[in-house]
Amino acid sequence: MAQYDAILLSSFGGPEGQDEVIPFLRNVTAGRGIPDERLEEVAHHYRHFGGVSPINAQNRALKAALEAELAARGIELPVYWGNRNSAPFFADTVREAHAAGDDRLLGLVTSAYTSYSGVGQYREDFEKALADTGLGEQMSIDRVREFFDHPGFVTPFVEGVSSAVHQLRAQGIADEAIHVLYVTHSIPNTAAEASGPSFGPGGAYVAQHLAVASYIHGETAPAAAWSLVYQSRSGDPRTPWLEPDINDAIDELAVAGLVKAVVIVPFGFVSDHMEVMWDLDNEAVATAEGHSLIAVRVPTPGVHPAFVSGLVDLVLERVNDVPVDERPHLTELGPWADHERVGAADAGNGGAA
Ligand SMILES: CC1=C(CCC(=O)O)c2cc3nc(cc4[nH]c(cc5[nH]c(cc1n2)c(C)c5CCC(=O)O)c(CCC(=O)O)c4C)C(CCC(=O)O)=C3C
Ligand SMILES: [Fe+2]
Repeated sequence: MAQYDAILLSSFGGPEGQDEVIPFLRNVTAGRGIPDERLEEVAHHYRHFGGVSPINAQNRALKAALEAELAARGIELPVYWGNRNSAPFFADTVREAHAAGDDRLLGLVTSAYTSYSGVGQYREDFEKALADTGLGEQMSIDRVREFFDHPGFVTPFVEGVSSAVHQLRAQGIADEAIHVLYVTHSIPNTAAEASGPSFGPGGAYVAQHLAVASYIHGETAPAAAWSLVYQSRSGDPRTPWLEPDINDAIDELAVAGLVKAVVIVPFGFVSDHMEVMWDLDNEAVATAEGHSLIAVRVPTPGVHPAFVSGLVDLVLERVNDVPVDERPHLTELGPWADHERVGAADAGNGGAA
């Protein structure tokens, strides 16, 4: 049995008022040379919604749902919540956990796939939080594996694509006239490759997305065409990022003239945050409607019961040291491996055994 004192729900963060937008964006882009025009453009997305991203409210709801699920299963692990780019920052959360006597943390990160943003950067966040608080000797932070192909994450998308396709069929649209766009966050090509070079040019990041999209599609609408497309690129326009952009893909489908409807599946994300609300519900849907295509956007997992209970299963597989070959996974890429511990080497795993 691995010994944990608490769960550390770990997320990206977002602003919750107009005065928090620029500090948030500065944190997000620190040192990475996002052009000012892009920052202004992104600030505008937040400003349009009163400076409020829904992501923190979604994480509060997820924390409450996890607490309820843990209580229902009789598991006594408190849930702390920390962010990378907005309060509550990891250092404050770690201090709070330590003050309560909870030193051995199991990180539950709201990123499903392997990338620097979703993995390496959280590791750095945890290292920095322990260094900044001086608690690295006493505290340790493990991390639950990437859950891109865990049933808890995939099931809500299978339901969502199924119901979108049923809705379109009910409107008299044949599957052959539907194109399903599986959309995720674009990242630089070099970052994709670095996510797992043995997986080819797109690295583990693209391989994981292709495997999950193909699984969801096989379960829902095999007679419809599908593709993997990208959203929310930023950075220097001369730097190659993963393509095609969802809007370009919709333009091409419209030119080809074979489809009447697109189903937009934001399967790169766990909740309907700003990247979904703006880049998909606003821009991509407008692109589709500009071509007189019907667009249906599928929900992200949010607090879907399958997702919440899947996250608790992922915690329990670490608590109970479930052997790798018994861990649930829906694609042949999984189950993804666990990551190295951050912090005190002798805490947690085995330490108390
Ligand atoms: C892979 C990935 C995920 C998924 C995994 C994960 O969840 O981590 C993700 C999530 C998110 N990205 C988000 C927001 C932003 N991402 C940006 C910029 C960037 N993202 C990148 C990658 C990813 N991002 C990259 C390579 C950049 C370029 C600059 C950099 O190297 O950082 C920028 C800067 C401006 C711009 O868009 O150019 C913003 C504002 C929000 C919050 C939304 C809200 O507020 O509701 C969330 C959940
Ligand atoms: Fe991002």
